[in-house]
Amino acid sequence: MAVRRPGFYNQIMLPDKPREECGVFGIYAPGCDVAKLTYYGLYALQHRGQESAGVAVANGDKVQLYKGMGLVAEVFAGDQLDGLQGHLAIGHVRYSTTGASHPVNAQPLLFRYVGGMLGLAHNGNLTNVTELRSMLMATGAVFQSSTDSEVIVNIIARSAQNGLEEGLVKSMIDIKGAYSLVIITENKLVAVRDPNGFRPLCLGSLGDGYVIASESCALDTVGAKFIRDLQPGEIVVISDKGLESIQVLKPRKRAHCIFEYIYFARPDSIIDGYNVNKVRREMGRVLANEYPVEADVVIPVPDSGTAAARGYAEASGIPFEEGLMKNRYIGRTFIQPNQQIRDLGVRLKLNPVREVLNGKRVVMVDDSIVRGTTSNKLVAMLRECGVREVHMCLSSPPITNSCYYGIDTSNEKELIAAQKSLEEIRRSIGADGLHYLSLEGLLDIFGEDRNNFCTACFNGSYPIEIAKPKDTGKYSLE
Ligand SMILES: O=P(O)(O)OC[C@H]1O[C@H](OP(=O)(O)OP(=O)(O)O)[C@H](O)[C@@H]1O
Ligand SMILES: NC(=O)CC[C@H](N)C(=O)O
Ligand SMILES: [Mg+2]
Repeated sequence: MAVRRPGFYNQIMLPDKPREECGVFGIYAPGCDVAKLTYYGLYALQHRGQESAGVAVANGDKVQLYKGMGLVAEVFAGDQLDGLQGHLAIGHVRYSTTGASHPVNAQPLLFRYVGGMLGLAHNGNLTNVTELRSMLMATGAVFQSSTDSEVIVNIIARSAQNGLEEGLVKSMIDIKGAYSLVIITENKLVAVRDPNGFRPLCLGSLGDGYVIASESCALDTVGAKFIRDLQPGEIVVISDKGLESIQVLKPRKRAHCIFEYIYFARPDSIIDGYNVNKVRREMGRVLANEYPVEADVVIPVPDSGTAAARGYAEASGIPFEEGLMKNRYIGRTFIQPNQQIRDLGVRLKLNPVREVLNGKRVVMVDDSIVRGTTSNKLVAMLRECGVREVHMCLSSPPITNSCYYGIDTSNEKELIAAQKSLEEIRRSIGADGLHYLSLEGLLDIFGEDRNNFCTACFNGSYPIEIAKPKDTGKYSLE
C-alpha cells in the first residue's frame, strides 16, 4: 500500500490506500447526455483513483466544469450533472502523484487560452516537471495548483498560437514522462498518449460518436464499441469534421506499465491487446509451474489475487477455495494512515473462512507485496484458523524500485523487497514458503511483445531517465 503525503485532505479523509493512479474519460456524441455517460464511464474507472472526480462538458460555445473531492457518486450526489449540457465531455478520477490530494488539484483543469477554453484530464506523471515549472515561472507563468498536469496545460497553451493541434505537437517534444490525456475545447475532444505509451488509453465508437477511456471496461459500461488502443505518440482529434489521427513522434520503445496487468486495471479490460483477466490467470499458471508445492487448497487474496489463484489451482490441480471474504463495502472509511489503522484495515477488509482453512496446507495467492502489511496480517489470521502450512505466492516479481510514471508506490525505504532478502521477507511475514513470479516468467506470457513493457519497479530499468527526488523518493511541487 502507498504512503500518503501529508495534506489537508489526507488527514481528514484518506486511508492508507491501494496503489492506484488516475482514470480519464472523454466522449463526443451529439444527441446523447454526455455528462451522464461520462459519470458512468468514471464510475467504471473508479478503481483507478478515489481522491477526487470531475466532469467538463462543452456545447460549442463554452465549457462548463464540476469537480470535487471524493468518489464519483459522492461528488455528483445531487443534481450537478443536470447543469452540464452539451455534446462533448471529459472526466477524471484522481489518485495524486504530483501535488497533494486537495480540491485545487482536482481534475479536469479548465483554463482560457489563446484559442478559447481548454480543459484537461491527465493520467500519468511527468519526469521533468520541476524543470518545466521553473522555466515557466521564470517567464512569468502563474499556477493555481501544484500538479504536473497544470504544467502540461501551460506548455500546450504557449505553443498554440496557430491552433491546438500544433500546440500539442510542439509540447510533446518538451514534456517528458507518462501522460495519457483527454482535452476538451468548446467544440473538440482531443486524446493524447505519450510516445512510450506508459499509461493505457483506448478509443471506442458510440453511434456516430466516439469515446476515449483509460480502460476498455469504461467503453463497455457506456455501451460503446472498442475500436483500438491509441498508439504511443498519437494524438486523436474528434470534432464535427470526424476523427483525425496525428502520429506526432515516431513511437519510442514501447513501455506499457506491466503493473496494469498485475494489479491496477480491471480484469474485464483489454489493454494493448491483452485481456487483463487472462494475463492474470496465466501468471498463476506460471507461478504454479515455477513453485509447485504439496498443499490442500489454493486461496486468493481478493480481489486482485483471484484470477492468478485460479490459474495456480488449474495448473497445480489443487482445489481452489474462497478462504478469505472481502467486505464489499469497505471504502474510504479510515481516518489516519498510521500503522495501527493499517493493521486494522486488513481485518476490516478481509476475514478468513475457518471452515475452509482449518487443518489445511494452504497456498495463498496475492498479486504483490509492497510493505508486507497485508501478507503479514493474513498469514497470522490463517494460523489463528488452524492452518498447518501457509505458502505465500505472488503473481509479480519483488517490487524493489519506486515508480515515477504515475503510480504512487511507496518510496524505496518502505518497499520490503528493497530492504530485505527473500528469506527475511518470508520470516517477517511468518509464512512457511514464499515465492514471487519471476520476471522472465511474467514476460514470457507476452511472447513477442515481451520487450514492450516498463518493468522499472522490478529491475530499476527506467525507460525515461529520472532524477530521483532526494528525501521522499517522490516528486512534489508543494
Ligand atoms: O504489502 P502491502 O503494503 O500490504 O501491499 C500489498 C497489497 O496491496 C494491494 O491490495 P490492496 O489492499 O491495496 O487493494 P485490493 O483490495 O484492491 O487488492 C495488493 O493487492 C496487496 O494485497
Ligand atoms: N495518478 C495519476 O495519473 C495522477 C495524474 C497527475 N500526475 C496528478 O497527480 O494529478
Ligand atoms: Mg490486495
